[in-house]
Amino acid sequence: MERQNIRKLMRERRAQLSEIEQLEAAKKINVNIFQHFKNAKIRRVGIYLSNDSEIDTSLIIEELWRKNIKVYLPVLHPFCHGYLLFQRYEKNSPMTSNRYGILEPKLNCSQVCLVEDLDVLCTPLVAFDQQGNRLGMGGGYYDRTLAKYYREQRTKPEIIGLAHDCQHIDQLPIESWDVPLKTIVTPKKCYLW
Ligand SMILES: Nc1nc2c(c(=O)[nH]1)N(C=O)[C@@H](CNc1ccc(C(=O)N[C@@H](CCC(=O)O)C(=O)O)cc1)CN2
Ligand SMILES: Nc1ncnc2c1ncn2[C@@H]1O[C@H](COP(=O)(O)OP(=O)(O)OP(=O)(O)O)[C@@H](O)[C@H]1O
Repeated sequence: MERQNIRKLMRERRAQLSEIEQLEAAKKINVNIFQHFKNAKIRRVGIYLSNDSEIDTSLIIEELWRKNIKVYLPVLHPFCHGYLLFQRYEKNSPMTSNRYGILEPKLNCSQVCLVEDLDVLCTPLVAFDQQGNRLGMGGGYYDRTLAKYYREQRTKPEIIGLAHDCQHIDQLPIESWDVPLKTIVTPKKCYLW
């Protein structure tokens, strides 16, 4: 199947989850992600605000704030088209809607964190496969932004895909620019490669 068809199918699949299923999934992934962090010293986490029936990250964000871990959200880069910046997100951060209708912090350069200074970066995804390959919304934003870190085989940040279990498929057709994930956390499981 073509990537575009898989994207459509998997977006439809997660869109069919009921409100109750979404809530249960959010509670379970929250437990699994903090179980995965266990005693690791984590100071800064990049994550995203859920959109398009993605697994709800709000419980995770609340818990990070409660633990005094700094939270960063993706902001579409104003000049480098197709790239993301990660900006601090606090309860009272001024927000704006981006071109996809997703809320992001209003750009403030003093609050931007370099990707290599994040301890963990949780990425959204539309589908993942048995090998940890990831398919996103099709903008190439994460692949572009993370290409350099992948090429240099950096260990920081730890990149963790967050997904519903129904986003798992056997095999994705991969492209040269795809950045495979070493960790994917779902409500049921923590996949490690
Ligand atoms: N919650 C969340 N935030 C995110 C992302 C994401 O996937 N999820 N992104 C991850 O990169 C970036 C934004 N990228 C996006 C790229 C495309 C569309 C989108 O909705 N595109 C088309 C449909 C795509 C298709 O079917 O081919 C649309 O406008 O309907 C949304 C976000 C940054 N923030
Ligand atoms: N490292 C890169 N350098 C240049 N172009 C890239 C890079 N990564 C991806 N792209 C381009 O981005 C477009 C979308 O890629 P792809 O379909 O893999 O996105 P995606 O993984 O679904 O999205 P995302 O990473 O935002 O979640 C492709 O046309 C591809 O050429």
